[in-house]
Amino acid sequence: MSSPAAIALDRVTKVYDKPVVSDISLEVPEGSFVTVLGPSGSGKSTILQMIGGFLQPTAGRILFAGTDMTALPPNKRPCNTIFQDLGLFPHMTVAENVAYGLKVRGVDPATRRKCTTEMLAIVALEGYERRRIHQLSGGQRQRVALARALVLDPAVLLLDEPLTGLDERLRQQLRGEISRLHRRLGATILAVTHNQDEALSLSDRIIVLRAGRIEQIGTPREVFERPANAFVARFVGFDAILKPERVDSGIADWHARVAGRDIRCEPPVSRDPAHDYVLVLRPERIRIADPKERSDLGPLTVISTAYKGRDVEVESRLVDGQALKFLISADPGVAVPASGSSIEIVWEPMKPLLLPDALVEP
Ligand SMILES: Nc1ncnc2c1ncn2[C@@H]1O[C@H](COP(=O)(O)OP(=O)(O)OP(=O)(O)O)[C@@H](O)[C@H]1O
Repeated sequence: MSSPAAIALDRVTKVYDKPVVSDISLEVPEGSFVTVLGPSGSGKSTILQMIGGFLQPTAGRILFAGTDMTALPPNKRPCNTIFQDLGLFPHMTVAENVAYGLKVRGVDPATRRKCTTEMLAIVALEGYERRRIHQLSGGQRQRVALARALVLDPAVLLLDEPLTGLDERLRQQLRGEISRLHRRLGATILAVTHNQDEALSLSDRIIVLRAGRIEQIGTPREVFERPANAFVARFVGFDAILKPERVDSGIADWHARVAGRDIRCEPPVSRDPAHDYVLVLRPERIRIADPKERSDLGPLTVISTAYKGRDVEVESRLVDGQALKFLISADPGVAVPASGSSIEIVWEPMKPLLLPDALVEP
């Protein structure tokens, strides 16, 4: 028999004046890195706080390694939480912050010093022992918070938006460090974030959350390449979305009719004919057709263009009035179409995904 999951949520609900987490069941396998990804207000922090024991669920159970710990306080649970504000003690030095938990546990001073030194080396902060917290950069503070949690050797580490508020270079550096720490220490990590890049690069498994409900659970590749519905698709960058007049199912390809053209699509994962479907595409996979090329969609009118650094965003409209945004290269060799001009586009060899429409807020 396989060992029980490090963390399991069994039909967990949290209600304030309305439900903010609704009937959620999930498992975090031992040693894995799982990320809960969702927009602001979708219930990510609430889930993390219920797992950490800082909030009590209205209904459902929270289990650690198969044992129900729903009623236990935070300090009785085999996990450690790093909150968004990190919660470091500003009046203590780096070493005192890291050693604090060991002191509370009654560990002797010599062992405390040894463990603290080792952990500071792991997070690349040797030589910073005597610094005060206000003398550190944002990234260094994050690493102190990690060291302080990891020195207690928790079976499970909970991270609330671990890289929020850091600049892009630091994010990338810390992302790598967290990933290395995870591999080296073998701890189970559950992180919550609204940042898709973070979820993509760190996790073994992603749980996409929307308004307190799970929309999809899968590997980063599954979620980013085969989103379950239009909500997940938009969240992971399939921003070019079209509504078909009609959808015809086939054995291999499905066809969708948009503005009078039949479009070959990837068949949907769930073939429920009761769904309303939308076509989704990654905006960077679309390009303007050469005059001799057969286009993949009917003619479009350019509404406006906006320079975005690496790309130019083109806002256009189909003959049926639908809007379509896509990106073309900002390379000087690529012509930017004039507003009001008529263009044709291609996306082949990629085919649009046909997904259940779930853009309406629940
Ligand atoms: N104490 C509370 N009383 C009432 N509603 C609350 C309370 N705490 C949170 N909420 C509501 O619960 C919902 C989920 O909040 P939560 O903080 O879990 O979201 P989140 O996904 O972590 O958001 P963010 O990414 O912005 O941190 C929000 O609509 C929030 O307003």
